[in-house]
Amino acid sequence: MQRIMVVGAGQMGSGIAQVAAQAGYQVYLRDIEDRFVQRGLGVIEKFLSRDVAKGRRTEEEKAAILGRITGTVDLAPAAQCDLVIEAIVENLEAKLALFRELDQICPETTLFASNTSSLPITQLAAVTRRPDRFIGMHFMNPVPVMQLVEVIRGIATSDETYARIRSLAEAMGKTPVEVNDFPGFVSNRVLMPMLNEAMFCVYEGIAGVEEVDTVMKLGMNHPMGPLTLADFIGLDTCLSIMNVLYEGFKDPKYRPCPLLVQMVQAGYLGRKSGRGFYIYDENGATPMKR
Ligand SMILES: CC(=O)CC(=O)SCCNC(=O)CCNC(=O)[C@H](O)C(C)(C)COP(=O)(O)OP(=O)(O)OC[C@H]1O[C@@H](n2cnc3c(N)ncnc32)[C@H](O)[C@@H]1OP(=O)(O)O
Ligand SMILES: NC(=O)C1=CN([C@@H]2O[C@H](COP(=O)(O)OP(=O)(O)OC[C@H]3O[C@@H](n4cnc5c(N)ncnc54)[C@H](O)[C@@H]3O)[C@@H](O)[C@H]2O)C=CC1
Repeated sequence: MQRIMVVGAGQMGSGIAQVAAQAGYQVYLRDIEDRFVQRGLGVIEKFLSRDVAKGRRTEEEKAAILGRITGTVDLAPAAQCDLVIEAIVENLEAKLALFRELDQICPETTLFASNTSSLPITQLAAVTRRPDRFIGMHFMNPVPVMQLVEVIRGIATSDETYARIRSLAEAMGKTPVEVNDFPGFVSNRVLMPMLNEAMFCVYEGIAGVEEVDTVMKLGMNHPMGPLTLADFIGLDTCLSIMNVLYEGFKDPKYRPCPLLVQMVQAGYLGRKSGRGFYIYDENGATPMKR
């Protein structure tokens, strides 16, 4: 494997492009508008500069990594890639449309991976002519820091595809864990109901935002409180995942908290929109009042 296209230059796509380039691969980073591509490249530049400032990398290494990443709004270079990793918004229709288009552009040998947090890998694979060469490659946020890649096998994923993606994750310095394709996989089946429950604590007036976070940080040694983490993940992504769990299992225990639904309707998407359970501005993070 030599060339990888990452589609979606948001918080996950930019991180995936960075770790792929750090591992020596040539990377295309594609988004729908150039300003999103530039934003993604800017984030990579910032974190590599931090590595240089901390003495973990040289300026030359940073330049070489950046030199391996080509930003683009064009999907056509996917035809020259051995693997396409999709990291666009968590929306089934958008992902299906993208994979249909990629399937037309890419030779049959190209592997497809989705970084989806919860959508069925089997269903995404089924709109392509290569369900055996289709897999879930679920990185954790922030990608350059977190050790795990959850590797999700769809019903038709071949052993060879799995072996190649497992090796790639290891080459990127990550630890792959194999799971099967059921709603939320393992990571979000376990994590997201906890975040949703923290939201219910605020919604029902049991405690304030900061208090809920402090309980989990100091009481359970979590690095971030659940509401800080939900803001970090993106509330739109959290809601999409809860809906996939709710609809996938038809079990009311996965109902999304009405406060989460309302906040997403208001455009309060967390850190990326400047407001979620906290307001992010020059004063830092101020908890929302309820
Ligand atoms: C929703 C899904 O489908 C799946 C998911 O991803 S769920 C989310 C999974 N992620 C988590 O649970 C993250 C929980 N939080 C944490 O582990 C930590 O708070 C954290 C690693 C994000 C930050 O750590 P911290 O100690 O609080 O802050 P900070 O000191 O600023 O950062 C620690 C290091 O991470 C680095 N870092 C933070 N954010 C980064 C980013 N976006 N990209 C690259 N590096 C980053 C910092 O540069 C810093 O490194 P150095 O100090 O060595 O330079
Ligand atoms: N945020 C998180 O903590 C995690 C998210 N994920 C998953 O990763 C994916 C991306 O999430 P984020 O990076 O957080 O979202 P984001 O909102 O930061 O970025 C999404 C990007 O995709 C772009 N995009 C939308 N349609 C596109 C298309 N057709 N072609 C190219 N680009 C397109 C958008 O312009 C945007 O830049 C989602 O599937 C999400 O569920 C997975 C693990 C963790």
